[in-house]
Amino acid sequence: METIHYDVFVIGSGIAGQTAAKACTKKGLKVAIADNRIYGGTCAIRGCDPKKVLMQFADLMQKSSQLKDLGVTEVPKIDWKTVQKFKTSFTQPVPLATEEDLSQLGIDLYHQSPKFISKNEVLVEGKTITADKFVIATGLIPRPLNIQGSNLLKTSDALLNMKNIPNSAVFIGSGYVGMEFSYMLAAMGCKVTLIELSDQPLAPFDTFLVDKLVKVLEKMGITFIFKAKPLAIEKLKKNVKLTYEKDGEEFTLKARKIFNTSGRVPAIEKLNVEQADIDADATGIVVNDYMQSTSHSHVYACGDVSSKSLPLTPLSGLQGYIAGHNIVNGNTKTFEDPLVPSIVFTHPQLAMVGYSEAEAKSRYKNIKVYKGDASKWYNAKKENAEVYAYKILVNERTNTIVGAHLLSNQANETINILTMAINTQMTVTEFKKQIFTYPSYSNDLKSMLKDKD
Ligand SMILES: Cc1cc2nc3c(=O)[nH]c(=O)nc-3n(C[C@H](O)[C@H](O)[C@H](O)COP(=O)(O)OP(=O)(O)OC[C@H]3O[C@@H](n4cnc5c(N)ncnc54)[C@H](O)[C@@H]3O)c2cc1C
Ligand SMILES: NC(=O)c1ccc[n+]([C@@H]2O[C@H](COP(=O)([O-])OP(=O)(O)OC[C@H]3O[C@@H](n4cnc5c(N)ncnc54)[C@H](O)[C@@H]3O)[C@@H](O)[C@H]2O)c1
Repeated sequence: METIHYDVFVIGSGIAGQTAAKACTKKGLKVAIADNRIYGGTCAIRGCDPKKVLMQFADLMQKSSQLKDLGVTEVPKIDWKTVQKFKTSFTQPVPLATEEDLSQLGIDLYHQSPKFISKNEVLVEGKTITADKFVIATGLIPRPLNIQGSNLLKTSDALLNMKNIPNSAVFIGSGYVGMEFSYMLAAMGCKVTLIELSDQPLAPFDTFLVDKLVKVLEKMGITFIFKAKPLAIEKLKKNVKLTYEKDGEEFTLKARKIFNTSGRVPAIEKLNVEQADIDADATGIVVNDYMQSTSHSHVYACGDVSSKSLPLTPLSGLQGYIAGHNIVNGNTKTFEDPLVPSIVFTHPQLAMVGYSEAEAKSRYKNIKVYKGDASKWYNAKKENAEVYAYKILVNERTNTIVGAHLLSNQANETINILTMAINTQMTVTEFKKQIFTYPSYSNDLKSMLKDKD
């Protein structure tokens, strides 16, 4: 069998793998990448980017419904086939463009899952590959639900490629993916039910705001069933049936489609990492701050599959850069848990950055909570939006923001302003001195930090 040697062998062509590979190639190392799906990774092909193309049509529907009878006489009709065509114009070019880009940089490309056969060797496409360094950047895959009929479940890949909006749908799991897509389908006229194991959706987010978001989504027609455990799926003639348990009793639900949105797990099963004694657990490939495997110094892991990641695109890119840099220069850069804003793209959007109220109160002696309902403020009223709310946490000793939580139509943008304020340790006094545009959601941030007389 042919044996090929590389300086660096990268597994996974998402943002993390590409970034690491490019950093190594730039310094003249001989690099290869293997991917067992089309090249380009989740964000560009099966995640953030196509999702936001589709989602804007749901937002348009939602905004039009809010302004119905205030000038909008009819909510627009959406031609989903054309929407899908538009979305495909973003995703279709990605694999070829990625392969061309990587090839031009001199990177060899493989199209199969490699398998470790020892700590320095993998098998791929019938070849034995040896490498000085390996980078594992395989991301996450949907959590398998081990229940009867689970083969009938659809994932976010199917949601992004739906040819038509189904009449009805059930989502199992109300995290980011479940909430965003149930909002999208409901806005497009689908009857949506969400089944969740725990007693609330979006566990990391502030309950004051999550409760308000749930109420808006319920008004849109979404049914939430909490503390419910899915048991089995069955195919009917046109529909699919879910049996679930709640409070010790069994119930059933029928819908055209049932989606598994119960979370995502590290994509490591196919790699045979145990054969190479690479430490891995439920959080992924276990790495130190250099993004280096805790079991072998010649193995690095980055992006969603690493044990250090919050699975978000900006962090995957950063970790890919750190892994590549450390391979080329020796371990000189560490991943230092940057402040990461996070957003749920519903309408209104839910965003957070920094500490939750409980975390802030446990870390600092005096936390001032600026919390309120802003639905009577001009920005919400002009859009006839029912909900607009916030919670901002300030360390009284330093007068700096340590956590911010927003529920608003512009939260994806305004949370970045608060991220900068936290990162630069800007005092609340300094923050309120800034002049922002008017009227704008950014300007409202200053009003949120107003002390009650
Ligand atoms: C529906 C959805 C929406 C999302 N929306 C957002 C968002 O709005 N904002 C945000 O910041 N993040 C979002 N994310 C998360 C974001 O997509 C990921 O954090 C990011 O893409 C991770 O990049 P990565 O390079 O670590 O992994 P990936 O992009 O997943 O790349 C991993 C690559 O490895 C390959 N691979 C897997 N197993 C093997 C194997 N055995 N052999 C070879 N190759 C393999 C895969 O095919 C893939 O190409 C979303 C995710 C999903 C699923
Ligand atoms: N806007 C964004 O930035 C964005 C969007 C999508 C995904 N992502 C990333 O992808 C990651 C994965 O998102 P996700 O939504 O797949 O997972 P998640 O972990 O956010 O949510 C999964 C939900 O499913 C529930 N659940 C688990 N098992 C269940 C079961 N058997 N029955 C019913 N409910 C069950 C969990 O309690 C949880 O609420 C996120 O952590 C996020 O980092 C980000």
